[in-house]
Amino acid sequence: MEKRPVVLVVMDGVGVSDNELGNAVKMAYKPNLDELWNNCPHTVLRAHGLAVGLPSDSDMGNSEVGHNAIGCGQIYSQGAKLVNENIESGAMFDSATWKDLVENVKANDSVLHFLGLLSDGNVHSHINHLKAMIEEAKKEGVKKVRVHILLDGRDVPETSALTYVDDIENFMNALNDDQFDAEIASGGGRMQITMDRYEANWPMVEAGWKIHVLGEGRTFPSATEAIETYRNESGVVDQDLPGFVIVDAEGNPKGTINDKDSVILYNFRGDRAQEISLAFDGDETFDKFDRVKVPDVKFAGMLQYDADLQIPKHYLTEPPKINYTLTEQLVKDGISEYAISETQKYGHVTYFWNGNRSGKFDEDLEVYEEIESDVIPFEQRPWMKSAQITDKLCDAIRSGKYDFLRTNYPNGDMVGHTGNLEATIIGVESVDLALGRVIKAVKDVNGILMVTADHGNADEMYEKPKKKDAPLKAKTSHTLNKVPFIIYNFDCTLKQDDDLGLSNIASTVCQVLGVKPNEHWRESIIEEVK
Ligand SMILES: O=C(O)[C@H](O)COP(=O)(O)O
Ligand SMILES: [Mn+2]
Ligand SMILES: [Mn+2]
Repeated sequence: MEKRPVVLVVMDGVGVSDNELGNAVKMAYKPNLDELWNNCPHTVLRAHGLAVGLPSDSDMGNSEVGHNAIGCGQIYSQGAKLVNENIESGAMFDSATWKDLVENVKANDSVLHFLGLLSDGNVHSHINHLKAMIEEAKKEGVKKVRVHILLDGRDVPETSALTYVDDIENFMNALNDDQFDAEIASGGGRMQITMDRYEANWPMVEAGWKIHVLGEGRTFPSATEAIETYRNESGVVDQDLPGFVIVDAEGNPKGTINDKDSVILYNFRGDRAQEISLAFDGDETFDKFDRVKVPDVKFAGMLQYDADLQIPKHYLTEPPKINYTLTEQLVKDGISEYAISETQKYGHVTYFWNGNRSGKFDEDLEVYEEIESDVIPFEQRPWMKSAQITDKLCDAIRSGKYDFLRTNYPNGDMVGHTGNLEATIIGVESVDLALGRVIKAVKDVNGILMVTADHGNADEMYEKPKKKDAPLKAKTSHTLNKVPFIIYNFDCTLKQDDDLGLSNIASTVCQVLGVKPNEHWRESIIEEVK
């Protein structure tokens, strides 16, 4: 049988919805995608909630769970669910790590710090996990807790930070007494400090270190004042709010991080948690920025974010052990693979794809390429690096060296997160332009192309109005919509079942490559090969 290369394109954040209002996917001029949709076998897949291992169907999908599901052909209980279970069963508080961190602050009369994203977005963290830990800390005799908050507005409404600040402050105030003192110590927008990913922008992490650890930055008497002041000064939305340090009446920071303290990073998702973890956990060889002072603390993550690299060394919840991944299976069959994206999504097609492993399964059979992302607000460059990714991908397709090639175009998602409708339309159009070139390359080698997405985002750029005629508000988060799955240059029919999801893709890839899918995977999407 003729060996035909198979190319899989993930259009990050490009969901399917009939909704017209603020649907940047529908509004975009996208002749290539339209032609594929109109003339090729296609279906839609579930990319949120239970279909990707999240606690419920009200949880939107995200890149981590989406790429995990595509890349492993199965549905694993994901961090959000595992942490819930770990707290509900009490196992987290029986763990050696929790006990060690609590004992440390009790023995030294020192401070227990919590650092993480403050929202109920359930993509990187959940405020309920934070509350459960603070409550338990008090129960176990911890005297002083300081919380370092990262403001969201990206997985939750754009300017919702005060809702969560009020919530956690009310919660802590109700616990505070002459034996227990819990307060917010520092914070800032998640796209300004601390939560960089894939080493795109280490200075963001350095800025967070200064704010949380050293207590250096603009000072305010409260988080609410910080947020309101910044909003009034620049109209900036939550994810972009600059860092702030909370000080007492004398102007002293309320919670710098010092020797003998314990620190819990309560985000469960790994991509944006790894760099700050390394800053706390890394030894003297850490050289990403000058930490000035490296407090001798006990540090733990909510999960272990990379089990191979052991980041971080200590953690509260076992991450899902994702086995039988597509890559592992393909290299066993001698299939050569090529993966490419730009920095912002590079780890998505490698680390997330391979079940949160940053290494390769087979050095000889796998080639990974990264195009450096811009470090600017993406609404200013909505085309991002789509052209550069496409240059390389088309060369790789035509080279004849690879049997299976994959990429992620970030535009629908990264520009979608800015809440800027016009820019997001251009983002989707850039992906379409790229797709046109990929189709041509695939055609030239008589390959097979699959086009899909990991979750929606660009398909809803306005929050659903709460009341009729209420003013429209930009929506920055993902959606609950299904995603497209299209197959080009492969004569077949596709299943149309409502319960098909991203975890059905791995078997489909194997089927078109002509190799046996792993027995643990969900079935192929193909109904009949013609
Ligand atoms: O980290 C982010 O940018 C958002 O919280 C989720 O987006 P992603 O899941 O598409 O990366
Ligand atoms: Mn994504
Ligand atoms: Mn996203």
